[in-house]
Amino acid sequence: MLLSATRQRGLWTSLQRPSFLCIHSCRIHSTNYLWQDQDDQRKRRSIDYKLRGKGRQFVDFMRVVARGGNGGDGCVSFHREKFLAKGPPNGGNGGRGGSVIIRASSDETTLRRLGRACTAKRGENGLGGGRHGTKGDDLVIQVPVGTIVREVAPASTTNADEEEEEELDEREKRDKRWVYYPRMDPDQHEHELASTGRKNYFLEAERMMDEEEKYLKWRERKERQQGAIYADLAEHDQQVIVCYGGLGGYGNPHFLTTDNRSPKWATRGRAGEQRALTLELKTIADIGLVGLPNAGKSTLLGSISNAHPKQAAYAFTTLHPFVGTVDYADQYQLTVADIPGLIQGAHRNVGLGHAFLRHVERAKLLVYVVDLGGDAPWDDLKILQNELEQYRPGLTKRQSLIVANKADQVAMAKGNLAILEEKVRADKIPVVPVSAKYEKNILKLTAILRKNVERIRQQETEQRQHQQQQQHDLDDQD
Ligand SMILES: Nc1nc2c(ncn2[C@@H]2O[C@H](COP(=O)(O)OP(=O)(O)OP(=O)(O)O)[C@@H](O)[C@H]2O)c(=O)[nH]1
Ligand SMILES: [Mg+2]
Repeated sequence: MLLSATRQRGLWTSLQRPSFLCIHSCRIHSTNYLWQDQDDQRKRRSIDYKLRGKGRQFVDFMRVVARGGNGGDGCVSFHREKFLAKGPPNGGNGGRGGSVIIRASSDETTLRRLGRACTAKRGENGLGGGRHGTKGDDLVIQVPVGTIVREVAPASTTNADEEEEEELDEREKRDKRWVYYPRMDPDQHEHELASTGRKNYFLEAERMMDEEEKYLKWRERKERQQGAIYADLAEHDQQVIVCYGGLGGYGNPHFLTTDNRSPKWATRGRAGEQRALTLELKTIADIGLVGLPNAGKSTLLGSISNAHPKQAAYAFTTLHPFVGTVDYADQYQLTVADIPGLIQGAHRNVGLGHAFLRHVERAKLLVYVVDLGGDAPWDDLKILQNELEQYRPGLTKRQSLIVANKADQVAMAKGNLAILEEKVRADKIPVVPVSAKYEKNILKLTAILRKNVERIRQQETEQRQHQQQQQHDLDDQD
């Protein structure tokens, strides 16, 4: 129960869990080793504190409540001038509230800087002399490229608003909608007019606004029926408007009719849209490195790309994904994502869990990094494949490659490599022996990576063209 709740809260929370902090051993495949030092409270607390700091640097899942700015209020005002005692109404309309926009930016790498509640600016109120209020500023939320924006429970906010509105009494409802000229009291006004038998223009304006409200609610319902917001911001500058700002209120000239020459009321701005959203960052890289802790993933990334991830001889050195770029002499580029180590049982939230696999989920090519200096690299491979399948069934069907690292450890490496190649022959996964630390066979590896990625890119383009052609043919038939 505790584990599943923690898992739901995502990687950030799991990083704070003290349980995995007592890891000293480099290569332990037992599922319960993480809990062995549970009693050592003091040590646990100090490392927990350090990790909280590190964990906070990278956030890849966030729940956000976004709200468009409210519209500005309309203004009730009349033209006043010397020798013109009763001028026409000239109150300005309120400005529209700002919208909330989520935009992908290649300068961002984490969702850490986002607030839980994001509200755009409200529109300015209208002013006398026919001056309309200015529009509120949009709130642009910058997120890393690869962020997926999803709306949660689309209908809930409208229902809450409606319920709240039902609780208000008649007078409060009116005050929420109208702005009055000084000394204008709608109830008194109604009473006076009823006694003199004159027509009540305020009631007429109220009916007009009821109609408009009904139409806007119908339109909102219709828009929501079209489906919840879902956007995959996969390119720089790609954006999605998640909440529109509320409309500004009408100034009193809006209610001017041939019969009523001095309307003493204006409307308030409407509330901006509100939506609960989840933002999930799924790194977009051509190649994803997966391996057990200490297999040498970060060392490999450091040797083939421009990235400098931390490398050390203890498990879980890497706590959050790293993306490096491999530059070729002809300016061709590949991106490679290094993620924290996976261990057996990661799908049960052992170690750092397996939530960070979302960062290799979209990789074109999966690279299994295994340690040739270990006892049984083929078992490591099985563990990795099992964990990937547990995370997303079918993920191991993705094009893949095995990098047999630490080939410099001659005593074990030669024999292990032969057995490993034998074991994966049936799966037809190529094995490339390298030594990331001493940069041996790295050029060959980068060439193989490029060849594979180019081929996959080519296949994807052909597939896309084929789909477009099919769509085109269907359209022509229609
Ligand atoms: N001998 C030898 N040691 C290596 C090689 N590659 C990496 N190492 C060492 O293995 C240890 C772990 O390397 P990392 O790159 O931090 O391993 P990792 O897979 O990123 O580990 P985590 O981030 O904990 O998952 C370091 O001490 C490296 O120096 C290699 O080719 N040969
Ligand atoms: Mg690492």
